[in-house]
Amino acid sequence: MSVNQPPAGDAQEAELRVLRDQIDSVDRQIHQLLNDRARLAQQVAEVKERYRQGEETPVFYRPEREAQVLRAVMARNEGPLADATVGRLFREVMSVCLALEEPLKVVFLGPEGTFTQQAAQKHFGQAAECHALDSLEQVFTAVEQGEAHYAVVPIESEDAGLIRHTLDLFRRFNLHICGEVELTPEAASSQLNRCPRYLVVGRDAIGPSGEDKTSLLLICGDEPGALHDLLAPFHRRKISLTRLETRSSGQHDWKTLFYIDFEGHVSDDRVAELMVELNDLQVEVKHLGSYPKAVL
Ligand SMILES: O=C(O)C(=O)C[C@]1(C(=O)O)C=C[C@@H](O)C=C1
Repeated sequence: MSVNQPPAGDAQEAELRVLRDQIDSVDRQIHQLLNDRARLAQQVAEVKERYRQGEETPVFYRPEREAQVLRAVMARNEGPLADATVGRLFREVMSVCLALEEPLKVVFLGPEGTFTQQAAQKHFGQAAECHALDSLEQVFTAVEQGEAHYAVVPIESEDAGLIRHTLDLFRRFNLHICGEVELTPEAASSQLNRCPRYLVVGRDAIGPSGEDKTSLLLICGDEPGALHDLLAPFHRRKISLTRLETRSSGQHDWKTLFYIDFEGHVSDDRVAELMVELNDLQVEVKHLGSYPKAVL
């Protein structure tokens, strides 16, 4: 090494110092902006409090708005961070902002460490308190009775028995689906054939986010052609189903239960007309919810 050149270590340190000073400066700005955002969320909470109806606690969690924020974040992303990465970061930012408004309590079927818990944390972020309960029945009851704000329940997995139970509980409880969560194959381990999917369940109906899904339960007898009659109104309106599950009952009070998912929100004219037509058929129709399509 020539005597006139500084040792490589010093040169590297000097270059790193310049970049790290810039990182410190950016961090200060991010930090300030995060707290600016958090203060705005607190003001949002005050507005929700001010317009509360009587004794009802205001609804702080707004999944349709969260979906819009995350979609906008991902659409404007120019990298080098991946769309999904910035989506996850903003997921956490909103999670802590919401926790300042009201810490969310979310329940799921235990034990701890299952895919369902991963799904709950993915959907609500790390600031939500997620609690494992011993049965799906307890999970639905906790939300219905207001002991928890939301539940995350499996709707597609390897375990068909679990799904049948979920559908049965949807029928019995008057709760609304307010979101869906998909776990990627990497998150769910590659041994599974299809990605597990979960639904978020709450007490309130959700407004449109612009890209929504609707889920229905249709319950009918075992007359031949029942499925054909049910599907005709969808077909006429060119509404394509994203999911159709059929369960035959082991019980006396219903014969066949169809769980149907399709794109659109119940406030869309097309879907509202569909609902009117379905209600004219000889079937029990239960609107389980219209909710934002999974973003992350
Ligand atoms: O827009 C709202 O209603 C908010 O409460 C703010 C906010 C956010 O941090 O952007 C937080 C929680 C809601 O679930 C949705 C969005």
